[in-house]
Amino acid sequence: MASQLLFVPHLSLFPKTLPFHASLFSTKHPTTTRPLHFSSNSRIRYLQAETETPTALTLRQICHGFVPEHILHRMEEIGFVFPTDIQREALPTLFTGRDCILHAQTGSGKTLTYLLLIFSLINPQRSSVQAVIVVPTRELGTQVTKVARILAAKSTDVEGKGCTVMALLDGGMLTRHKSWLKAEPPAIVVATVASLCHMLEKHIFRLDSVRVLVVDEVDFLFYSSKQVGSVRKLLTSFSSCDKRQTVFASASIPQHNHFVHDCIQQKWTKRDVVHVHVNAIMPMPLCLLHKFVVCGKENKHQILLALLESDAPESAIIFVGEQSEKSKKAGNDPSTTLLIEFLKTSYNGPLEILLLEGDMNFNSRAASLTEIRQGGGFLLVSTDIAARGIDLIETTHIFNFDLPQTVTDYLHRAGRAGRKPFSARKCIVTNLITSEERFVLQRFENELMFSCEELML
Ligand SMILES: Nc1ncnc2c1ncn2[C@@H]1O[C@H](COP(=O)(O)OP(=O)(O)OP(=O)(O)O)[C@@H](O)[C@H]1O
Repeated sequence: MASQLLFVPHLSLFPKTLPFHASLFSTKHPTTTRPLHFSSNSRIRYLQAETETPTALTLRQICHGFVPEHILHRMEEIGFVFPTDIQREALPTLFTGRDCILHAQTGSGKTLTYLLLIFSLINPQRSSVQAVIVVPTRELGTQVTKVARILAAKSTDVEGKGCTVMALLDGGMLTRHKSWLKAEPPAIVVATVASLCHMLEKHIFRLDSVRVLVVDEVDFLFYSSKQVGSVRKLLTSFSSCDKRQTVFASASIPQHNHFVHDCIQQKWTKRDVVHVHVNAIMPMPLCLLHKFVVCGKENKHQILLALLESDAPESAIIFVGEQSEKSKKAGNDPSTTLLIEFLKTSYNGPLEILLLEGDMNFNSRAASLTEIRQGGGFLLVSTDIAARGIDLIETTHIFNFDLPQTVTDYLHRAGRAGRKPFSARKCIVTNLITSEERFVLQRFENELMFSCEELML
């Protein structure tokens, strides 16, 4: 498949009077029907060197004429003024109606990118579901719903019906949602796969009215979840809808050329789908520093404690491997429980110790994240359930108490720290490994192009 690399020239080469959405960042290619791969590695410059005055396009300028004023106003109130790389590169293309694969580092602002597209398309006066966002976990769904609702919140001086957002998530109250969907359909639905498919199968709502379908963490849903069959079915149903736009997002899309090819073959996207690939050469955010400590299984807990004392994180996530079926059958306690018990008795620092794992019931999972979001520093012990999409901006440290299974898992776990797009602050990822695991970590370093420093305690 042909792949095209777009060179984005220096801003000062172009007249400042150019209408913003028709500027050089516009990725309109009306004559091509081939997929495009736009790839960049921070080559675009924000400032015009010639005059030393800032000429960066603001988010408002990029979205002008597409996104309603009250949304832009809210966006600025929240503090989103300048675009991140993915927002600057993808939004002009998305506003042309083309399907897109948003492929950019963790914490790079993909959520706001697709939400701005959605707000540009929906009509709150229309009583139908017009946008669907599919997410892999309840936690990520709750987070995306919250951002969408914050942006959609209208001040009293804005006339007309507001835009409603429904979270249709596993563990939710589906009966209540059924009545709501029928009586007063929300404009935007954020859903986990099973809940969404249930509603579609029961004909509670239909895809016909949906203008845009977003699949977040698409590679996880395709390659690591049990729901791939349902996702494929959903995409195939959506492919027969008129005026549809499909967006996929993730920080990792393994074999992306193959994925794009599949999307076209299966008609999940239109033929001219655009693969917007930001930081293609450097998938790992540069604000992350990586370290490792070699330790034995018997002193791992103590080493972690020593690291917590010496590093004094503001907030941290400690990732622990899932318990194996064999260990469950043998009646052993999971590593998460053992670690939580150890920390509760040995850690004397100021951070609150919390647990998040898939085996917990939905209420306890929600309670853990609510406590975190209420402020104060936290030490979150978690399995990979917290590795995808979760945006806890206070996190300064990640500890891989157990190494992740795959390089992709490493990327996403590490990316739970360093989530302030324009901050110069460095965050730290520390791996506690046995000497035999050193080669696995080395492989992650090679594939993700980062280097890990050894810590001697
Ligand atoms: N333009 C912006 N200016 C400032 N902050 C932003 C901007 N866009 C997004 N953010 C913030 O950046 C953080 C990361 O954004 P987001 O959660 O969308 O990342 P992501 O690309 O989806 O990451 P992941 O791949 O890990 O899910 C969020 O806290 C968000 O509020």
